[in-house]
Amino acid sequence: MNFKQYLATAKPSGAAIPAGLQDLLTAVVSTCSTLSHEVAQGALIGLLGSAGTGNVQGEVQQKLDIIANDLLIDGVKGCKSLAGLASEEMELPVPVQGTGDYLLLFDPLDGSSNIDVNVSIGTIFSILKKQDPQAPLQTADFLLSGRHQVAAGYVVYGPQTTMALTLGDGVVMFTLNKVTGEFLLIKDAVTIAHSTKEFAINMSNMRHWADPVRRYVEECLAGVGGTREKDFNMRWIASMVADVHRVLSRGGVFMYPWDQREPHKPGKLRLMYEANPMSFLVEQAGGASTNGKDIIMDLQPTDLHERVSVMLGSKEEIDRLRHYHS
Ligand SMILES: O=P(O)(O)OC[C@H]1O[C@](O)(COP(=O)(O)O)[C@@H](O)[C@@H]1O
Ligand SMILES: [Mg+2]
Ligand SMILES: [Mg+2]
Repeated sequence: MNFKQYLATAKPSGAAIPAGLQDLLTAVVSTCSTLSHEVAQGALIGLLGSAGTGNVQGEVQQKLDIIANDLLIDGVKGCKSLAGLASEEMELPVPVQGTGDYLLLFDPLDGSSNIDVNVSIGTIFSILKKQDPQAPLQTADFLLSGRHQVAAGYVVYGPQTTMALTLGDGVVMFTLNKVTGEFLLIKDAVTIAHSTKEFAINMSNMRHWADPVRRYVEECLAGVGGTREKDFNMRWIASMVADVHRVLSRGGVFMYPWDQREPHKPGKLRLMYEANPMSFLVEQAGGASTNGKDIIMDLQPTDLHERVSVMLGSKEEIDRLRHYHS
């Protein structure tokens, strides 16, 4: 089944997907298909390297960060149901129709440090229901908890281009057929096993972590002879999109926790563009996510670009991490 057929026939939570949401999802996904093609060309079309600019977060922008951002804006600007959009790369939201049912948020290119070394990268998106569709767009309209998402997903540009999507009733995956340009359904009812023997964290930050995270990882490293009584494997791709794709595909736990390098910052990852959409997917696949204390999807944002500590994946591990933080 291709993505168009899926949208036309799926009944998440028993109801057909509203036409405006179908239209918006089609525009996002078809832009990601174009982006997949661009990513694959890489150096051949001059896509690699730094753009020589900084984004709103003070991070160096890669050329592809900007290209992906522009392509997505262009791709959705004709959507009649889209009031406005916000991107990790831009300080302020961009009005699309100004009014309308939906708000789109995205990390246009996740895993920027992997672009130039030909390692998996991706696009992450989140769609919120606008509280008052008729009222003119304001930044405050975007400041809704993850529970207000009506759809979320990512597209990972790896050896295959694969999309994971939730509409609030489970998770489905599609892979791009690069010959026809269609996304085809490869998995429905994606689930994350409750227990795991695999964790993902940037170990080079170990000396900066808070005690509960250090304890958790030390216990994993102690293996079969330690309190966990099993050997753990570790992976770190440094593209959240690819690390979370592995968690959705074979279980595991992914962590980018608060650390002491910048103690005033709650974390590195962004709540609205990374943590909320990924938490929605993980919850819908039977996993869990936390910032240590609270469930990420329940956090009330106060800033469009706010950061958050993230731990997500197999439920038993997230319960353990929450317990260590309590
Ligand atoms: O290099 P580090 O500190 O391990 O960070 C890796 C993390 O940074 C990110 O790349 C940040 O995303 P962006 O590329 O969108 O800025 C995450 O995808 C990833 O988990
Ligand atoms: Mg990112
Ligand atoms: Mg990014």
